[in-house]
Amino acid sequence: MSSYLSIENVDKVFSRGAIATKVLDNVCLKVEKGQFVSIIGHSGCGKSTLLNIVAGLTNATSGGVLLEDREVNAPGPDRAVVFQNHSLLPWLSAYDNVRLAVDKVFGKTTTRAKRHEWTMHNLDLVQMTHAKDKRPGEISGGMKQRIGIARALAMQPKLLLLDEPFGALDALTRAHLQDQVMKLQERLGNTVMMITHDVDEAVLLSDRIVMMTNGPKATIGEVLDVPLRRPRDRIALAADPIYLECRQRVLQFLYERHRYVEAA
Ligand SMILES: Nc1ncnc2c1ncn2[C@@H]1O[C@H](COP(=O)(O)OP(=O)(O)OP(=O)(O)O)[C@@H](O)[C@H]1O
Repeated sequence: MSSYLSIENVDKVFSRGAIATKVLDNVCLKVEKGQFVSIIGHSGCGKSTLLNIVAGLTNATSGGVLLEDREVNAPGPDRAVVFQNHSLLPWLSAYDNVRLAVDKVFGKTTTRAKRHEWTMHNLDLVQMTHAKDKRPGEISGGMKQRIGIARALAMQPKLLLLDEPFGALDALTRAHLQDQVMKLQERLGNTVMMITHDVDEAVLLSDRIVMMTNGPKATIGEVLDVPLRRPRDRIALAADPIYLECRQRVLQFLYERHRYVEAA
């Protein structure tokens, strides 16, 4: 049986002048519908490059990506991306930022009234209806990320791609937003691929953690299943032996077997 998302033998070479660097080497990964998968690895190993290939923003040099058996070779609304630094349009309100995406995806198939309702529904999912008329410059970093998530969810993508979505936030906002994303995932059952540097975040949120070796020629070193039941509670998990074991496995991979070496 074929998988929902299939990353097949992906290589990526970046060339500058006569110098070619193979960043990704034979990356293979299968993700089932509804799974939350995190990609973790040291800085510069190629996580964003891999996510960009899945998003269709970058082409693989060889190999490819199939989503529901269709080849990905360009960006599309079936794959919504949330970046570390919000990518909202600064001149539009929170509502209009979400509405723009809703109109783009559903403009030809649903009425204005339904699109308004859907926009409000998605703002409500991330608890942002109170700030719907504010522009990005008038709200906090965490609020901006929540609008970015609402915009992505509103597109009803087959795949939600999160590129360090909490990376620029302070620890408390980050924890709050992680909890919200976890609740949304339990409620909506999205298929998610998230890039992170944070071991605790990976264990807390994921069904599977994909650990990448260091670049160049980075590849998937190990995939860890996280058999923690949902709903998950960060306080209770802090002393859970399965949580601690998963955390330990990722830490060992990153800091013992694939230690980060600073480029000269
Ligand atoms: N467009 C590009 N042209 C040339 N080299 C690139 C390009 N994009 C990325 N690279 C290189 O590819 C490697 C992987 O970069 P990438 O951003 O995918 O890593 P990462 O694991 O996401 O890093 P970080 O965790 O620091 O964000 C790096 O050495 C980077 O310099």
